[in-house]
Amino acid sequence: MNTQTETLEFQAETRQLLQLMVHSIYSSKDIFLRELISNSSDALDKLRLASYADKDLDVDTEDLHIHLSTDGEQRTLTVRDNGIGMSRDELVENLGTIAKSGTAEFLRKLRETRDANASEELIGQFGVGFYSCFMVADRVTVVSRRAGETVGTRWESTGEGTYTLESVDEAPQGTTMTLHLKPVDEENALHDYAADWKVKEIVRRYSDFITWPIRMDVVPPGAEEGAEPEPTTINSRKALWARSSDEVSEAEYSEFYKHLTHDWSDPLDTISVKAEGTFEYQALLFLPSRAPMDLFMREGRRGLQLYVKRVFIMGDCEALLPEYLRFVKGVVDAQDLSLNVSREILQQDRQIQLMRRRLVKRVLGALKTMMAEEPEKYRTFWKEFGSVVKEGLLNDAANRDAILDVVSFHSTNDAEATTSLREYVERMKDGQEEIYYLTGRTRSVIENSPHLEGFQAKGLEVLMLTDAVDEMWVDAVGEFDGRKFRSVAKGQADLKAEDDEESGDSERDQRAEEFAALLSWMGTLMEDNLKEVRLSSRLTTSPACLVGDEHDVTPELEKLYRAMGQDVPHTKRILELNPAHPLVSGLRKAHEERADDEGIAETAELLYGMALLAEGGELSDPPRFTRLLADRLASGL
Ligand SMILES: Nc1ncnc2c1ncn2[C@@H]1O[C@H](COP(=O)(O)OP(=O)(O)OP(=O)(O)O)[C@@H](O)[C@H]1O
Repeated sequence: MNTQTETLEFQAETRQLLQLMVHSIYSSKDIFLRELISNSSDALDKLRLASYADKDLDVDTEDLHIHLSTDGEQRTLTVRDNGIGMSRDELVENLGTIAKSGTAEFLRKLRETRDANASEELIGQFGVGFYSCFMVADRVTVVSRRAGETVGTRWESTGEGTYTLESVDEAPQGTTMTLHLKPVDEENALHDYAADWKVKEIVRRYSDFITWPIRMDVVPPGAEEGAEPEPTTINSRKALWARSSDEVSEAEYSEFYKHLTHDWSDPLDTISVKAEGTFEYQALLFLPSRAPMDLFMREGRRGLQLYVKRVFIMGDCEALLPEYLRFVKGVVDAQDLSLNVSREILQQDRQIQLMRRRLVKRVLGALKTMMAEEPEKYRTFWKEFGSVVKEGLLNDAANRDAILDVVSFHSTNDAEATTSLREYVERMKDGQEEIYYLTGRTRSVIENSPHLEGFQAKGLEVLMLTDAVDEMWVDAVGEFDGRKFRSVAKGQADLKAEDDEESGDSERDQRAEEFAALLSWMGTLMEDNLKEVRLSSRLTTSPACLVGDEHDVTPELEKLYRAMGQDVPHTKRILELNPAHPLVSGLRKAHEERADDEGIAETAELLYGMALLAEGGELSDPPRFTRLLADRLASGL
């Protein structure tokens, strides 16, 4: 057998991460133990599942547990489990590289961050797992033997660029991790992790609920002097979700959440569900306080953990919640499912469907309560996850009303605060029948959009929708509480109708007549891009704006469809002119007097380009626009 020691290099991303751990900028170092215990607990779960799946597998599942031991003289801490273990290749794969999605993005952000607190937050968000042990150890030795295999492997590293691998004949099943600890440095929160009491304290704080026994050798209380220490279980192993929520402290929930998610910050909200009767189950759900990096990645991790009668069945169980609640973390423990249930079966299982429906209701209910009772918390939630929840308006027709109850938007009503739809409706003016909105990339683009002018002048509130998904759901949903959603950039804005009397009408007719020639000439001039040029009642200060017909696809949505690879026809827009603006009235006059002047056509083109820019759109020929504009400015000097 090859007993030679091989030296391998860490993958570049791993090296960067290790650098951070070795020169740790992170202040809560204790959590390395939670990470190691979580990994061991997963390894025990995996072994049990593997032995269910393959009855002939030659593995020992008799006494699955985690064992911790310390050596004060050698200054070591050892974490051992008799779980699934890792083969040589798995060691290379798991402890030499980082396969997690979002790694590159994470490291880029980290490099750009100078502030230690912000780095800490980022690391927490990413969850560095095993590598966190290099915060407290200057050398780590891992001996592992994959269950069912005969030979084990020793992995060792100081965390500085390379690691070594060596075969070992006599390795127990599972994984033993030995941390050669750095000297104690209380000032930097580097505690004495070779002290039993410290280790016990950390286990109780962070890992008490782990369902597997975590043992340490302890001299039994009251034993004679010199008595041998005995393996003693130091965690209570109580499944948190099975306990009544008034028995469990917030800190306990929080630690459990961190164990589940590897998030280093507390959850925003905890939802405990107990269903009794014919189909019994318990669930413990968490709303994170921050969006994970993989929230919008196709391969991002999602789903809950599924247990059957306290036995872990699978992680990342996507069947339990719809896609638009993918940020919800937690555990579901069902009484009557088969232990052999597979992912495919789950998708169709009737009980799972019922459970899923109930969980969705509970989450949306919790959000509604949060919105009413803890507005600050709700704001945090909405900032992080609002755009994901709104996906539900497209995909979950059955819960559409419940979702509409918890959405909120920026609006012209307030420079900062967002509004719910209910609040908007309550503020609607007498005679206002529709809910006005405008979509755009950012609040400031929308705020400065010419489309808003007329509405603001009339004191009509407009919702500002800035998420890409908004373009889609408003059309699909259509109305709230019997009131239609109406884009202020679509259709005819009948703003004058409210208070302008008949005199207004005749004035309008007269204007229409005056401008008719200009409008039809401009329409022909720009017929490739425009389907109509007309006078506007929505403008007060800008000369022009672009709008669409009521059912037209907006340019943003058109772009979005194209990005998704769909072939959509180009929708022509409508150019609306403000007859009261000197540029527009001047153009009319100039056109009347010298219709053939090329300069007039260029001014009309500039007017169109300005309207396009004002709504945050893109010019089709920016150099030409700039040249025309520069000529025009120069001639005015
Ligand atoms: N005690 C162990 N027994 C078996 N495999 C382990 C053990 N510890 C770690 N591993 C393997 O190494 C992998 C990497 O572990 P690491 O803690 O770095 O990240 P992770 O646990 O996958 O990610 P996260 O911490 O975000 O869940 C694990 O996914 C697992 O496959």
